[in-house]
Amino acid sequence: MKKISILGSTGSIGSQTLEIVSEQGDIDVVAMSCGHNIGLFEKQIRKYHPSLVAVWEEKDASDLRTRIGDLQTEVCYGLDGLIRVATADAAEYVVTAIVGMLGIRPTIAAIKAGKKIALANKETLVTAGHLIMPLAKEYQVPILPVDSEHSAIFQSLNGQENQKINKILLTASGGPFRGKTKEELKHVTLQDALNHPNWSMGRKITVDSSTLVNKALEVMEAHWLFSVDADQIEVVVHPQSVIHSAVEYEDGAIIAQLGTPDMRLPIQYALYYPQRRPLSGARLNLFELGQMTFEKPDYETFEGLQLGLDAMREGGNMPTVFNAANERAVALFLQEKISYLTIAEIIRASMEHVTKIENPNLEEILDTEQLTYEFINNRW
Ligand SMILES: NC(=O)C1=CN([C@@H]2O[C@H](COP(=O)(O)OP(=O)(O)OC[C@H]3O[C@@H](n4cnc5c(N)ncnc54)[C@H](OP(=O)(O)O)[C@@H]3O)[C@@H](O)[C@H]2O)C=CC1
Ligand SMILES: CC(=O)[C@@H](O)[C@H](O)COP(=O)(O)O
Ligand SMILES: [Mn+2]
Repeated sequence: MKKISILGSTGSIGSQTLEIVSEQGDIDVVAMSCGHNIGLFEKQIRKYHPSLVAVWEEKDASDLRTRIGDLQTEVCYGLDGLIRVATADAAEYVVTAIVGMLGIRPTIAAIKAGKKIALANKETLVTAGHLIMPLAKEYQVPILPVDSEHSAIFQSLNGQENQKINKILLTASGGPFRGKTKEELKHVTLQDALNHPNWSMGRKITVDSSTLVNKALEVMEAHWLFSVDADQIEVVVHPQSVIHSAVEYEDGAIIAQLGTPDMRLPIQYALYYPQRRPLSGARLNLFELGQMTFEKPDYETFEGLQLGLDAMREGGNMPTVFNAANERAVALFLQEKISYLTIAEIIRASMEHVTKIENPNLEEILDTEQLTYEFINNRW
């Protein structure tokens, strides 16, 4: 049996990881965590029998203990709880399906405990990639990409590190507002932004896809995962989301991974790599698809993409400022407290405000996050 822990089992990636567990039948979930959705969490605990679980708040932990008093499962909470789940003794893999920078410390703890990381939580690499990647090397644990584009790149590289490549072609759907002008984006609603054309995902990443901030985060994620510079990563808008990304080799050959928009494949690939396993579900039918199209991104209208690339080029703690500002701005947008275009405005203002730190350590990254939040809280 393969033994795994899941950080964020109640979310989109977490739930699909559990679908893989059910379908494959040879994975044991030894520990898992959620935030606040303890109704769904209880059902998952009863079905998958982890021996350790964590929730975010103490009151939810005590509620959950009452709900599952008939089981042997230990319930813990808070950051310590997340770290306990991430380092659970029996686990060989940790699926980081939690959203946001909150994933940094549990991921670091998991690496130090020698766990293989199936990484969905891109915010951790964006903000702390310079700490995470060397740490993973030191502890000899693989960071296996779950993000669909990065899994596609990983598959196109055939798992071999240090292959000489010309560039990565990172595909983007373009989101629900592809082709719109800035003027037209002034009055789009939360429901409009949550209406992704191809993928069904958590709310935060769905908004990120609509602003193309997701693509900026993914460029940074690819930089850390595959040791490529910014100018070797080309964002290609591909509205059908069929080519999940590609690699151009030195001889001009382009190798890509294609498929239906189904995150279960990259999750399964990460957990079984280098093995491929059967997987249920719809197959890509090229005749039904008919055609694939490609466009350049509109960096002016989707300012978040340009700001992310600027933050990456600036380096230091700027990706953290970019990411933290986006996390807070998207949270405000999800609460319908700010308008859509204010997301990019908040990111830009934060990047102008927060002082740059070269090569930040973990404490400085977390301080930068707090400073960014304080700046935003005082102004919006
Ligand atoms: N969804 C997708 O298809 C893809 C997602 N990703 C990345 O994967 C990560 C997860 O995304 P997704 O599954 O969509 O997100 P969801 O919002 O669907 O799920 C997030 C998970 O994190 C948990 N969580 C949130 N806040 C806390 C907290 N304070 N303490 C503990 N747990 C918490 C949630 O718990 P609860 O709901 O119980 O509060 C939930 O289990 C993100 O980094 C995203 O960018 C990458 C590629 C594709
Ligand atoms: C499924 C997945 O990996 C998402 O990150 C997806 O890429 C979002 O699509 P776009 O950001 O390309 O709209
Ligand atoms: Mn992606």
